[in-house]
Amino acid sequence: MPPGFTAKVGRLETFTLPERVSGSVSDKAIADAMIGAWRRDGILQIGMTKSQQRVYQAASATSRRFFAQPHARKEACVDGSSYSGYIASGEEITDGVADYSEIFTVTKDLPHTDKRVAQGWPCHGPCPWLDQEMKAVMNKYMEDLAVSGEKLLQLIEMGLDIPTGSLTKYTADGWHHMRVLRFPQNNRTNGKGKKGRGIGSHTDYGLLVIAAQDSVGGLFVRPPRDTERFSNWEKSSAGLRENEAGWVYVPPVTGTFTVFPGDMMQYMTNNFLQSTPHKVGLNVRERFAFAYFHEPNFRSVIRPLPGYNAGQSPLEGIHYGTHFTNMFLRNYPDRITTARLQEEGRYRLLESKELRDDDEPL
Ligand SMILES: O=C(O)CCC(=O)C(=O)O
Ligand SMILES: [Fe+2]
Repeated sequence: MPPGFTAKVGRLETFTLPERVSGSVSDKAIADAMIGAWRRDGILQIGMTKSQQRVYQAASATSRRFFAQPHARKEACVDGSSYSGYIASGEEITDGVADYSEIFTVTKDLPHTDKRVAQGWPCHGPCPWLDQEMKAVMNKYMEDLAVSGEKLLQLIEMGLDIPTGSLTKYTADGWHHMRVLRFPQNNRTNGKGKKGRGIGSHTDYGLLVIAAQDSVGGLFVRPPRDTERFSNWEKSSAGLRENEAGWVYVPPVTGTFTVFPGDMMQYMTNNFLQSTPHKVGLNVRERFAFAYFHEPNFRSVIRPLPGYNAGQSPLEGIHYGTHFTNMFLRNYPDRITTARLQEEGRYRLLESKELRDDDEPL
């Protein structure tokens, strides 16, 4: 565990995803157990298949190669129309404090000729890869996790006893994205953040987070409690309870991903599955991690799920693209992408019909 933290050491339940979710009795048993684990622990593990281990290893090697580049080379990986690319240590803000994480963010890689980019849709644009090898390896990793993400959603539909497609109807051309992360050793920081803090406590934005970490350790989660409610889409949950008791350390386990729900899952299920608060501490060695986010389509308007509609706020649903954009504006106030979005007055496009898929729920 990172020095300076006191937390219970988690013992996470581990699941094996079926090759295909068919609706079988065994799928239903897995689905129910997963829901139970998230409601109890806020997080669970899934075992990597042999081929996933290879894809993960390749992504890890590429991540290390990227972060080992000279600063100028990394810094050049920025794009003015998307939030893809490099974020230096001390550049990201969580609850007003700089994070020490060094990040490469991957959002949907769209050329300037793409209609959505040409029309100035917020957050849409190319991914400024270091090189073609990085592009190929990271895309492969994300495509692989997208398959696991869909299986997980199908299992959640079974576990929640809701009609097939209630969740997966949102993820056609989903706004899946990823953060490739490096955390400096605790005594080798640039002094811009807070001692020992890697990333402040926060929740993530969409349906599911599928995370992976090396053997160093640094992640903590906050299991759901009825007495604590975070609704990040209404009021920022960043920084909340960061220094209070009640955090659980997530020990690295080779060959597993950890999975937890995001903000949209919490809203749709009316808090039955809560978006899990988590934070990262700096350790005595540098640490590498990935956070993949399995998300709705950018244009989706998210509604409560059948049987989980208790009139939760907001009644009109949540436009995922607006929630995503708000979160990135908040975390990267000084980034060129934020400045351009605001200067060019493109935020208001989020209100336009073209950016909203407002189907009624199933
Ligand atoms: O470093 C980790 O394990 C998690 C990182 C994280 O929470 C994030 O990138 O949103
Ligand atoms: Fe996170």
